[in-house]
Amino acid sequence: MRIVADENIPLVDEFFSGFGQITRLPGRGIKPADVADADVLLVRSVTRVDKALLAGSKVRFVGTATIGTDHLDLDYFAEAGIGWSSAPGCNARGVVDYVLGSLLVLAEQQGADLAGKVYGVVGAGQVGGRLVEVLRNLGWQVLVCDPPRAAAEGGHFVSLEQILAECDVISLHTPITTVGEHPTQHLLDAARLAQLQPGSWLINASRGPVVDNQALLAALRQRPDLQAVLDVWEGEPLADPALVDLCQIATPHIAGYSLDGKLRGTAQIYQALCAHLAVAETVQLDELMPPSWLPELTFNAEAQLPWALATICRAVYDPRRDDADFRRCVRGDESQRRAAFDALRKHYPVRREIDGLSVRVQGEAPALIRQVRALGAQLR
Ligand SMILES: NC(=O)C1=CN([C@@H]2O[C@H](COP(=O)(O)OP(=O)(O)OC[C@H]3O[C@@H](n4cnc5c(N)ncnc54)[C@H](O)[C@@H]3O)[C@@H](O)[C@H]2O)C=CC1
Ligand SMILES: O=C(O)C(=O)[C@H](O)COP(=O)(O)O
Repeated sequence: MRIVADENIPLVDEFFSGFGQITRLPGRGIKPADVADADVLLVRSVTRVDKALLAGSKVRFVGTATIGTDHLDLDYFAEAGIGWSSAPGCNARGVVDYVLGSLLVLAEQQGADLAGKVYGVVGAGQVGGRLVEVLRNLGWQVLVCDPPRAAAEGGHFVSLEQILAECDVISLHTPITTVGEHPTQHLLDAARLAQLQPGSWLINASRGPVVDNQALLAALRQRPDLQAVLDVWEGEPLADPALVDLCQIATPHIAGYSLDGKLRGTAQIYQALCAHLAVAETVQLDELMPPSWLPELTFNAEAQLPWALATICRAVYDPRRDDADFRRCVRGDESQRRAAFDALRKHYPVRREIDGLSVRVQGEAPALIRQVRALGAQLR
């Protein structure tokens, strides 16, 4: 069996060498000739996999080590009888850690009390659902907008209009879609951006085109009270330097880039290929995942809750390093900026998820213990 894999998928040899010969290629450059003799294609989000790439090839299974599937032409796969799998939820916790880290930076910059804000989560699947759980467990007020889930399940969902009217912080976690009953392309367009409350914070770690970037740029120019955190951009790997300048936090699509999430992504497409071929799994992620090296933190019972929250989240992920690296790279001509965006992602420093961090609380401190549990850290 021949396997063509994006060179940025970790542990490809460990998981897939038992199936046959592996060729590793830069994901953005994979061409029809590269996959013509391949049986299996393993990609990340930067490879568009469609008829133009696969027609005439031997590929019978496509795995993407990502949550998002917008780069795959699933209708064509069905038509051509090509099996496929994504990695649902693989890096969801990494995105939640990114949002928490960003909230702390904004709170510090604005002198704001996070506990007093009203949060709006748009899209409550693997990522948004976990974020809602963390925020609610912290005791914070959260409104959730997810029309597909509202239609299927009923329950306590609100409209996007209510989110825009009532929330201080809005975090977007939908897929990017252009068809169907609830398309998300430019879900936040000029009209909706105009409805943001004074002083709102907007976080987008979903896909760039969920927000109309030109409209956001215009809104940020007119309203310095708005604070934007963008991890994803229309036209990636290019990002509009003017928009980057006006964001409080700007990063190159790395919200989900925890080591844990990336390795889980590889494991999930391995498991899917085993199921597709009806063979037993012989490689286990547990044996390959390095133990977490996040520190153990100790608090005494008198620790102030906002300070403890900030200390815990910062020990896991502080977006300011990624923001600073990215800002240095949005200068230069287009080809330099494209290359810099991809280089930051390819050489991304290793980051671990919050459940690898353990916290010791000395003395009676039920509120602090609740907070540690809400964040997902381990309580010792
Ligand atoms: N920045 C990054 O590094 C990462 C970005 N992502 C992006 O985040 C997206 C969400 O990931 P998951 O939560 O795992 O996906 P998911 O499929 O589990 O959840 C998406 C949710 O959005 C809801 N939704 C769909 N259309 C909507 C609309 N018009 N308004 C409100 N809600 C809507 C769906 O009903 C679903 O509950 C992915 O599709 C991917 O594009 C995912 C991982 C990392
Ligand atoms: O999982 C997803 O969906 C993501 O957005 C990934 O974090 C994207 O990572 P790459 O596949 O672009 O490396």
